Amino acid sequence: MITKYASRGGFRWGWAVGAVITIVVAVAVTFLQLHTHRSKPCNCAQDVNKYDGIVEHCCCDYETVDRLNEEVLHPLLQELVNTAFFRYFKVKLWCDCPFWLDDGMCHLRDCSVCECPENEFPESFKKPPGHSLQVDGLVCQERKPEAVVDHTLDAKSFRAWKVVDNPWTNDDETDNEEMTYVNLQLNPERYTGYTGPSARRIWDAIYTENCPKYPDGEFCPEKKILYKLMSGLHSSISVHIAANYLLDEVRNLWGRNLTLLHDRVLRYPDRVKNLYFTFLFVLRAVMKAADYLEQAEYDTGNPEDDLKTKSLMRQILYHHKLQVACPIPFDEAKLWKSQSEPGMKKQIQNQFRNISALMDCVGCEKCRLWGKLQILGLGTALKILFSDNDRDDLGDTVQLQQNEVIALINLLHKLSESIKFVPEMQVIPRHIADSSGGSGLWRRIRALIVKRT
Ligand SMILES: Cc1cc2nc3c(=O)[nH]c(=O)nc-3n(C[C@H](O)[C@H](O)[C@H](O)COP(=O)(O)OP(=O)(O)OC[C@H]3O[C@@H](n4cnc5c(N)ncnc54)[C@H](O)[C@@H]3O)c2cc1C
Repeated sequence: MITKYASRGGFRWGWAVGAVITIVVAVAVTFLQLHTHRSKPCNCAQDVNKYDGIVEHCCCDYETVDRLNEEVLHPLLQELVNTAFFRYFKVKLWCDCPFWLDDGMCHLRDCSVCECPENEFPESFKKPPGHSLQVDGLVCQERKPEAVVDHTLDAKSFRAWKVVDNPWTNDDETDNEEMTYVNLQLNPERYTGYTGPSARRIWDAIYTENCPKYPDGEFCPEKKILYKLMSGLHSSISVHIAANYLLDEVRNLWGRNLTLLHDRVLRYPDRVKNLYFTFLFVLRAVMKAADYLEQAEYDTGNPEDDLKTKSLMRQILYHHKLQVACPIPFDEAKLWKSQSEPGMKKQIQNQFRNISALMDCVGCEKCRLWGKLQILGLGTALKILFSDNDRDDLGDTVQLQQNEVIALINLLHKLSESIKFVPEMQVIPRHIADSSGGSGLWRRIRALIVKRT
């Protein structure tokens, strides 16, 4: 007995000493890292707390948005985009830029898209036998067997969905032979190495030619909307690049790049505000289309998964907390009251169509995929909110296609993810997250906060 207790006590004592030594070493290493790393001082604390009050042109405040996103929207959207219905996006990935010759600048294999093998996406998404448009020999550049391109298109699955074109976007969204299905889960939005003049040219064309930033004195909110939406989307893309960045190409080490996050987004309060604006704008579109989205057919041939899709959709659309705290995230009924309305709406629509066409000039396949999806999502939100209808009743005025709904929900999820990432990423001191070297112990500590993919 005595020996037993003595040995237990010895074990506890040894364990405690070990734990203390580990903690002391970890603190010492952290201290050294903090004081030897030569990155810019972190302004994260100020960055987080800068935003309060109502989001400009919207009807909810920043704090409420953060809370609702954290507690309600992000967890539900995360599950929803994983369902079979929302996982597969139909897209034309060919790069046939109508404005200039493609000067693709993407060098990383992470730039290329893994498309779906035939047996992977839902049967009901496919055309009946004999109508298959499968193209042989198209293999994903990553050479994974499951990455063979499947160009099969579906007629049956769209039976409950109207085939109508979206006046806000350039691509012909009706079925055609150039479309291919992509599994979005295999192609996360993240750093691809797409940079330099090619990428810059697209953003320049968007901001200078298609949605100029109006001076602060500009009174007309309609004119500002396009710029705010594009800037918010741009912020979200940058946040995703920073959240999932290739820190070390040789070791294929992925993690967070807080310097990039700070330099491209947090340093500019307007860009963060525009991210919140875009999120609320898209959320309002989803809520306005609630009846339509609730009754839509989510048919992938897997009844269990389809029921889950319907249930998650309903939870998002009618969530009690959302209805109480932020029932009308953005009030589109206040817009388009002035005399010049018809002309202005047409002009903005043309500008957005140009932006949509610019997506064919994006010289990196994966960026093009997410660019097209998110622009179609925004175009769908614009179509829902700016069609001629009552504030609360969409009636029969708006018909959505399956692909538009997939794009709309995936866009909302991406924006929700960005809003969640921003404060989350700032909890980790920037010089820790950015660092890719260090001692063995340090690497083990960092492995807890940096994920490897
Ligand atoms: C449609 C599209 C999708 C892309 N997707 C990806 C991707 O998935 N992964 C990837 O690694 N790269 C992607 N890129 C490239 C990426 O967006 C950047 O262009 C690239 O990383 C180079 O960044 P940069 O520092 O030159 O600044 P950029 O982000 O290219 O910005 C260019 C200029 O736009 C202005 N600007 C920047 N942010 C904002 C904002 N939020 N609001 C208003 N103005 C702003 C600034 O003046 C800035 O100098 C994409 C590009 C495009 C056009």
